[in-house]
Amino acid sequence: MTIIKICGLSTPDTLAAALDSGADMVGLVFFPKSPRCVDLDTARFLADQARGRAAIVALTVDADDALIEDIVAATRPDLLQLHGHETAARVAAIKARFRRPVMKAVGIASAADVAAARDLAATLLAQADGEDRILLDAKPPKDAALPGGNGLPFDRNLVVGLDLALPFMVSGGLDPASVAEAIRLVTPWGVDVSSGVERAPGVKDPARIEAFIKAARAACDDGGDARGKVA
Ligand SMILES: O=C(O)c1ccccc1NCC(=O)[C@H](O)[C@H](O)COP(=O)(O)O
Repeated sequence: MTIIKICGLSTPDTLAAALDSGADMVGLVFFPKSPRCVDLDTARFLADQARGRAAIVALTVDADDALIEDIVAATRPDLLQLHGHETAARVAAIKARFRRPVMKAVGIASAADVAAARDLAATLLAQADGEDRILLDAKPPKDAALPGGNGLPFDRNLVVGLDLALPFMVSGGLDPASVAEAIRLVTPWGVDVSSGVERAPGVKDPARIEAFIKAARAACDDGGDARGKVA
């Protein structure tokens, strides 16, 4: 089964759409410049709504320990998504302090970036027991306000047949029309979407969330996730 993550949820009704449609993971964004950013009270409420139905993912960008501490206390996340320039050492420090698995985002635009993802996966595997994840995303355009969530794809051919030491998700510009092809081509452990299920930046669309999850599940049923990675 391919794991499906809907990222950047910020309201109870759109979160309900993701949960009712069968999302495996739901992402809360804690980056002030993002139109999807949630404050701690909203995040606590949404996390309570999601708990037990989907894994809760807290997304930060080069956050300091104080902010992560507040986020962890409010949401008790299952996974910390690190979407900035966190080094392997910083990732290790976050894991040691907060005792949660992480998913580290890696921007992909070249074979060298894929090699960097491979190295990072091996390093994370050596540090822990294989609980961590890698997220392969598009690199943001120069001068972009956001390091992710820009709705831009990367060349999936760079990662066809990729085998990392850790399970990885593919993201970047996915939508209900493109997710099946990405699953068939790359057979990732999971797929992640934000912009592609929105009607405007930061405004999730319940119908598009449902369509995305249906399309991804249909691709799995067609054998698109033939690698059968662990959930
Ligand atoms: O979504 C944001 O606003 C955001 C802000 C800062 C860092 C990352 C952010 N989003 C990451 C994601 O939503 C996904 O993990 C991924 O980048 C896919 O985004 P999209 O291309 O919009 O589907």
